[in-house]
Amino acid sequence: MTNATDYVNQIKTAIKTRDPYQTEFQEAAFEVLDTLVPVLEKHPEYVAENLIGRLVEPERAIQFRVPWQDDAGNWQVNRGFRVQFNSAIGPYKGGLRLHPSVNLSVVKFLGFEQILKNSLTGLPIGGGKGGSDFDPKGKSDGEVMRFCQSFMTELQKYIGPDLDVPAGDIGVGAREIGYLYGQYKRLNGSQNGVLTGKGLTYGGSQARTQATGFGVLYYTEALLKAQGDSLQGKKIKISGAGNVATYAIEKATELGATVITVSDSNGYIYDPKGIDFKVVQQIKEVERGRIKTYADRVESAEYHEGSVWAFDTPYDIALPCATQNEIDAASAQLIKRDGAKYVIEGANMPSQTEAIDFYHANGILFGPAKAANAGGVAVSALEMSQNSERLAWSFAEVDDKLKAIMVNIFAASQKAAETYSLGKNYQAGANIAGFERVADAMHFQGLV
Ligand SMILES: NC(=O)C1=CN([C@@H]2O[C@H](COP(=O)(O)OP(=O)(O)OC[C@H]3O[C@@H](n4cnc5c(N)ncnc54)[C@H](O)[C@@H]3O)[C@@H](O)[C@H]2O)C=CC1
Ligand SMILES: O=C(O)CCC(=O)C(=O)O
Repeated sequence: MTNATDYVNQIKTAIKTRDPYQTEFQEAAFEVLDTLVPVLEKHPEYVAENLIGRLVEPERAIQFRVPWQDDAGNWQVNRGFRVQFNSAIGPYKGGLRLHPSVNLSVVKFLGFEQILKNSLTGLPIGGGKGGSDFDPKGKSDGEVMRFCQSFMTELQKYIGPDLDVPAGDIGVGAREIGYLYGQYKRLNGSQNGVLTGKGLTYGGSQARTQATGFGVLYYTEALLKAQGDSLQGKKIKISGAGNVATYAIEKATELGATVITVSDSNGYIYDPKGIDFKVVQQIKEVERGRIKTYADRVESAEYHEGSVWAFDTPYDIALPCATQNEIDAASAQLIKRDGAKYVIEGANMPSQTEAIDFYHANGILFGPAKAANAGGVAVSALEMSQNSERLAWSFAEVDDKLKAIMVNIFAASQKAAETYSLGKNYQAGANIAGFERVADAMHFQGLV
């Protein structure tokens, strides 16, 4: 029989041969596959059943045309995607991204990550992701609404409360979810379990808005505690200024740390007194403006063009919360230069493979995205439960459950790392703990 290492190498070659241009998907898949070798050695039946070959192939990938009319009367067309990656442990679950960089490779990388992330939550949700290359930046509310209505007119054929439940991601917040749900309801009647991240007046859950950012800090707190350390008095650099970044700042500050930066794709704010999440919220959620304007409102703050990681100042914890591949090997060296001891990922795959290798080689403890940012999808699953029950839980009830889930995710990753003698490699630990549940379900469901 093929040994586990040869088997994984064969799968990697097959992925490269089949989809040579899907670089983001390759990066996400290879990062996971390399860490699964010891599990495959323990479970030769997974090799015999070609379980990994099936895992890396989406159950379904849908691509569709999204025609819409702009304010000037021009007829526009974008590309829509939904990748229904794996339903072994529950309905497909994962967000929708609206950003010009969205293509099949990006949606597949995000969908693949979602399989193991969702498994780590311990809740019955499979992996999926979707989106479009539509750019909401600079568009009017009317244009965004017409786009969302057209997108949902096609997507509604493929989703349902027990089949596939999309939510938000980059470029998709409360406004877009509202328009998407309105159109779904118009076509199918009221079934509010079909989307999560909804407004509180029509089936949304308390704390979903805050969940990803709060969850990142609950995970960070657990990881630090395991080192005999705490967030009290720590200095944190955050990249991004969107949903995840905003509520990570709120919780970090509440837990006694000082967040000294936020950024967008143009530049970053440095505020040695600590970033005020309410100002970020006002600029990004209400005004949909650039982070630059933070410096006009807060006296202690400075704005600089360029990358937040290049900025030379000592700090303890890096929380990348913007987008994929923002930290390359050179940026990882700058993180070390500034003395940071922890990198915990709020965004999906912000660290390139070489950066992760650098963290491990230089004693920087690393919390991977699929574990650290799982709080958003976890509360989405709690929203699905509330919708099924036709009940609405309090903020404190949801927040308590979120915290327990994040602490469990860290504990499961730590335990898997220990079981396979991987020390403090919480990246491998998360991959293994997430994989074990999905693999077991796939094994018992036969050749599907
Ligand atoms: N919203 C959620 O519940 C979850 C989001 N994530 C991930 O977190 C990350 C951020 O998502 P959200 O905050 O929801 O999106 P968002 O749309 O609210 O904000 C995205 C932020 O990233 C910044 N950004 C985008 N490209 C950038 C670049 N090249 N350089 C610097 N900044 C850049 C934007 O300016 C914005 O501040 C993404 O990777 C997303 O997949 C992960 C789990 C759940
Ligand atoms: O809440 C959800 O279903 C989506 C969350 C998401 O897209 C993510 O975890 O990256």
